[in-house]
Amino acid sequence: MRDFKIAPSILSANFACLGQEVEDVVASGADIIHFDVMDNHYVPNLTMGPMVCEALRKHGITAPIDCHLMVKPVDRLIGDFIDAGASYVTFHPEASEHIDRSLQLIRSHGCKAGLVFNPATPLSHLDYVMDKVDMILIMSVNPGFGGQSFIPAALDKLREARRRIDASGLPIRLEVDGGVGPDNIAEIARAGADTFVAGSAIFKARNLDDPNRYDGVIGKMRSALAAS
Ligand SMILES: O=C(CO)[C@H](O)[C@H](O)COP(=O)(O)O
Ligand SMILES: [Fe+2]
Repeated sequence: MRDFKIAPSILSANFACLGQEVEDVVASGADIIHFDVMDNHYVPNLTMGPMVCEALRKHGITAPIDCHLMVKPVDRLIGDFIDAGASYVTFHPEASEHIDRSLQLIRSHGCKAGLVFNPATPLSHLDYVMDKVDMILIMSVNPGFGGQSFIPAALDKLREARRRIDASGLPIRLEVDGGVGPDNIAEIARAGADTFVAGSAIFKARNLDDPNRYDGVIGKMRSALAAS
């Protein structure tokens, strides 16, 4: 069995009490916090900047924070997110003039680097930078909003990304983002993913007996993964 990681996307959390929400989801078994940054330019939505990431660190959150940057141009903000406590910084190839340089910039700060592929973005962007990525993120929705439906073509793309990772022999994580939940996570794992972002599926499913816990839904995801 792969080393599966569950990464709740706080895009669907209650922003009025974000620190508590992140504490609750970590206490409920989340491995990584997925932090969606949208700029109303690269994607038609506006979310949060580095000060929110820094606030979570100051609040005492020690879990890895995976900053998914949907911003263009991306380079100017990379250092700000790393200074704010990001563990991973991922960006879209379309948002960088020089993909190799942006990846090196992230790693030069001691942070893990990743490339994100929209549903219609080819994996060929990986061709000459495989040794510079720690994470490949396959979008299974078009970026910009939570709560969308999983696009099935992402499964073939995951299989191709897994083939590339295995052929490289490098310890690269394969993350999937968009429309993931307990009902489809096993099939997605069988396609090769090892890191699962889930926003609405987790934050809309508080435990019935305790509104501060999400163990129920995270447990269902883990059971489905164990059986996959
Ligand atoms: O990057 C994203 C959207 O651009 C989000 O991470 C993603 O949509 C997660 O939300 P959900 O699980 O509700 O689909
Ligand atoms: Fe995301």
